[in-house]
Amino acid sequence: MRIEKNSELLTNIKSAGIILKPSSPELKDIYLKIKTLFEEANINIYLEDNSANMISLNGYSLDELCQKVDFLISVGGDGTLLSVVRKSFKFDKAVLGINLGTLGFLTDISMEQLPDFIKDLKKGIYKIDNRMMVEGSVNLNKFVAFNDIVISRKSISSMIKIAGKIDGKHFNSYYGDGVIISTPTGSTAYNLSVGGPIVYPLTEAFIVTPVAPHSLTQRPLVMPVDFEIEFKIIDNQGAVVIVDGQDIYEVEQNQSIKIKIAKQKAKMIHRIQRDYFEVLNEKLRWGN
Ligand SMILES: NC(=O)c1ccc[n+]([C@@H]2O[C@H](COP(=O)([O-])OP(=O)(O)OC[C@H]3O[C@@H](n4cnc5c(N)ncnc54)[C@H](O)[C@@H]3O)[C@@H](O)[C@H]2O)c1
Ligand SMILES: Nc1ncnc2c1ncn2[C@@H]1O[C@H](COP(=O)(O)OP(=O)(O)OP(=O)(O)O)[C@@H](O)[C@H]1O
Repeated sequence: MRIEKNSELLTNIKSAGIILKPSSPELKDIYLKIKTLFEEANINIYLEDNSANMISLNGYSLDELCQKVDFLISVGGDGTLLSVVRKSFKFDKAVLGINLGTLGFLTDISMEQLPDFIKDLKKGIYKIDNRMMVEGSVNLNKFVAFNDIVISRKSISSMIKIAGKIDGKHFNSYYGDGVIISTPTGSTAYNLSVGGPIVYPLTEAFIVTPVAPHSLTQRPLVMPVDFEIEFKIIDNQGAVVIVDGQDIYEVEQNQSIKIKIAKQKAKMIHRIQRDYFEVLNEKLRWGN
């Protein structure tokens, strides 16, 4: 089995910050259980303030939390993890995902696995992998995505035309429902649903996949990481740009979205036993 490129492990872990899936006050008991398990292992737990308000406790803003703790813990599904990675990215904190969601493709650890994982964490038996992020800008807004940046039509009744340039030179026009610019991590999300390739998460590349193109010759493109891509909206109705399925920006006709790979990478904490192909097998029901 291929050895993944790890980041350095965390040293002398003293504390972690927890972010809970929003609108889920029923998570209070699970939070208290997680806190007890970590504190029994001498790792102090602090809570993010939106999560704290939700379960009537006190907390810290995400920025304060990132400055205070050694790593972050996302408790929820893939969506919660995506949001935690994106919002904490500038602080370069490793993130562990505890899975309470339905699919749990990105979140590694279940509540049943947590006690053993904490023992391994204390002994340094875990891995941290570095995941590519894409960064984009629209007008004066700058953002990063862990999964994908989607450029989509505003209304379902019409198609959209988008002109693509690489390093300033025209390479393609997309005419259809839109375009997905995905990281290798995001390749198993929206990209997969519209026929894009699965790209091993530590691959150095990004993927540009048309959504319902009105030309049978259009195909997903896998691009090298040093390309800078610009998409200009030709359509007179404008478009929307959706970041990780969660943040939305409006773009007008003739405006452009610029996209490139972020210099820094996101750090994900995994169980040492985690194997990507087993995850594919289990979650996508391959080979069954
Ligand atoms: N038709 C589609 O498949 C479609 C449409 C819109 C958005 N999305 C994806 O949903 C993502 C946001 O996820 P969410 O959980 O916040 O929203 P969500 O709750 O609507 O989840 C969509 C599904 O995608 C799964 N998912 C998310 N990231 C994944 C990944 N990297 N690999 C495999 N599966 C993944 C989630 O577990 C969930 O089952 C977006 O980044 C986009 O890729 C998919
Ligand atoms: N901080 C956040 N900001 C905005 N939306 C969020 C945030 N955290 C989660 N969400 C959204 O809330 C919804 C549910 O969260 P999440 O994905 O964590 O749980 P789930 O749907 O149960 O699990 P999964 O996505 O693994 O199936 C998702 O659509 C996700 O995009």
